[in-house]
Amino acid sequence: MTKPLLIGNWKMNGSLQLNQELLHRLIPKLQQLQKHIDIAVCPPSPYLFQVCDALACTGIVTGAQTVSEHASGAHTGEVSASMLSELKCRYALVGHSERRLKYAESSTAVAAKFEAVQNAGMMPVLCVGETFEEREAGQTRQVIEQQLQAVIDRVGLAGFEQGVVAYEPVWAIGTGEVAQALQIESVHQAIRTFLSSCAPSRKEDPSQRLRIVYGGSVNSSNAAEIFNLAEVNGGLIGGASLKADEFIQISESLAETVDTLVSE
Ligand SMILES: O=C[C@H](O)COP(=O)(O)O
Repeated sequence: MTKPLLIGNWKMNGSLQLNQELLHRLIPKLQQLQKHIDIAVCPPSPYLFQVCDALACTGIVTGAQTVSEHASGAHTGEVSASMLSELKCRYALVGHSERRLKYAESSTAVAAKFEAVQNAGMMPVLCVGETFEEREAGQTRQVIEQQLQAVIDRVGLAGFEQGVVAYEPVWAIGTGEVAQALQIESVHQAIRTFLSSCAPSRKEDPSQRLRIVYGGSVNSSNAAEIFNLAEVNGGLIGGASLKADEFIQISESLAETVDTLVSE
């Protein structure tokens, strides 16, 4: 079984000192959980070097919050996948809704980023999710299928063999409003079903091995319920990943689901 994955997305928060203090508290605790789960943290890009350095040899890995779809050249302000790879980043988020909505990243651009990350030997984490209006209009599946299809069009279905999908309903991000268990299960299942339906044969179907993580107002109080859902293979944590105790408890909740599976 593939290990569940927990990602802390620090968004645009932190400082050299705050990062150091946070990592100092996280590392010893999180290292104990690695037998059961994979853990990554995604700091803002100026701190990638600091975090990669602090996490070297700990087993906890670093991810980037975004990446350029271009390999190099005149793209002021952008960071390429090969630069991230050189720093030993393992993951890169692509298509986070804050990038799609605030910085007008199209699904086509997101797919190009997905490809760039894979070409650099890293694992893309494709974020998908619907806005409140889209859910109200009954368009959740359609929106997410379009987001997935853009990646299939770019790299083929096989691209999901070396990738992660993060389902993040936009209306649940940073709002304290968590999606209900049934809503989460149903969308995660729909993602698998859609990818499976695109596969020409069972052998070429990446959907069952694919890690689909949930993000949106996860905290230490609701983590266990979410992570115990059969279709959820981990979490993408925003605000709560900035608090050491919270992130440790969330990590423990995820690790406990593996313990439960092993002992069943
Ligand atoms: O990347 C993380 C997600 O956007 C979730 O953020 P949040 O946990 O603050 O709601």
